Order: sequence, then C-alpha cells, then structure tokens
Amino acid sequence: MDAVTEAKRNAGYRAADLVKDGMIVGLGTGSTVFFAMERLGERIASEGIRIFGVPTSNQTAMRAEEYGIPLTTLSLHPVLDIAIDGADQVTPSKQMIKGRGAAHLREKIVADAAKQFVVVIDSAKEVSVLDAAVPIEILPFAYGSVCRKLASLGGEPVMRNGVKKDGPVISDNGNYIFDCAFGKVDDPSGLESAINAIPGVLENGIFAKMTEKTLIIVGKSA
Ligand SMILES: O=C[C@H](O)[C@H](O)[C@H](O)COP(=O)(O)O
Repeated sequence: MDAVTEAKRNAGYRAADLVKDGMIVGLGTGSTVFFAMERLGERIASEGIRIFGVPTSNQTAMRAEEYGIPLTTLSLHPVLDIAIDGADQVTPSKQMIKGRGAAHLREKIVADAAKQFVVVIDSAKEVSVLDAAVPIEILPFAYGSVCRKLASLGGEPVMRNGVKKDGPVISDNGNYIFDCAFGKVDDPSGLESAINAIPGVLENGIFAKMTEKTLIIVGKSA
C-alpha cells in the first residue's frame, strides 16, 4: 500500500473509531471514507455495535452492503449523530471544497443533518486558500442561464464529461455537473451563498458554513 493510501486508511479508521453503539451515521463518498466504512463493517462483526448508515451516493450504498453496514433514510432519521466524509481541499479554518465524485449535493444535506461532521483526508488536501474548481450540480433545463450567471460571478464553468461515456456526467440525482474555476476564493462562505442563489443550481461543493461542528482528521502513514 502506498503512503497516500495508508494515510487515507489511517484517517478513515480513526473516524470509524469515534462511532458508538446505537449511532445513526452519515456515510460520505470517496476513497477515504470507504476505509472508514471498511472499519465500521469490522466493528459491527467483531464488537457487535448496532448502527445504521445514511448513504450519500449509489456507490456508497453498494459499499455499505458489501461491508455489512445496515442502511436507513433521512426521512426516518432526519437527525444524524455523526457524518463521516472526505474532501478535496481543506483550509486551516475548516472550509473546504468537495465534489470530485459528484456527490456533494447529498453530502451537504447529510452533513447538515449531522450533529458532528468528521472529515477524513490525507495531508495533500490541506491548503492555505481554496483554489480548486468548484463542482456545481445544475438542473439540465437551466444550465445555459446558470453558466451565464456563474461567469458574471467571475467563474469559468466547464461541463464535466464522462470517462467511459460520451457527453455529460449525470449525477445520482439526474443532473449535470460543472466544474467552475474562480481562482483563489477569498470569501468561501460568500461565494457558496452567491452560487446557490442562482436559480437552477442545486448545490455547490464549497462547504464553509458548518465549521463549528467539523472535526478534520488528517491521516498519517508509517
Ligand atoms: O463527491 C465526492 C466527494 O466530495 C469526496 O468526498 C471527495 O472528492 C474526496 O474523495 P477522496 O476521499 O476519494 O479523495
């Protein structure tokens, strides 16, 4: 296992060890949180902890089945004890960009519903200022007018295309994903609000409004 993968596993396992018997757990999407889920599966089998997960993507729901993590829904459990997720960039003030895997719409809903938001990363994700392109989920009907407004905010929206599929990536919710570069983001919370105020935007990947309940775990490699 290479050093980055080892760091991701270390972060994921440490997050999974924060979960207590009886908790309802938001399950994020991505390679780092899958290590947390692997460990949760082990703890269910070895310690007999009884937990339920709320998945943020179809891929996470499938992984949960594989690891033996029982699932529930946000309708049955609108308040979660903890949510565990990865991120693409994280600042020292715990603001972040997410959405490399196009799951940020459900990820933000689940994180918002959780009492504690635990973010698992390797040190390559730590930055002083956010500057990655911001993933934005857009209703297909509205993408033309949304892109015009994103440009007026200073962004450069680029449609995310499939890898083994021609044309746009379609999210788990049936929408388009655009990656929108804004350069250095000096006011993440303001930009998060401004993007979401455009009619037709479902959600963007800046997470800047839940820093108080956020715990960042940076994984270590041996
Ligand atoms: O949509 C995907 C998510 O926001 C992921 O949590 C994020 O991209 C981090 O993924 P990974 O842990 O694979 O780097």
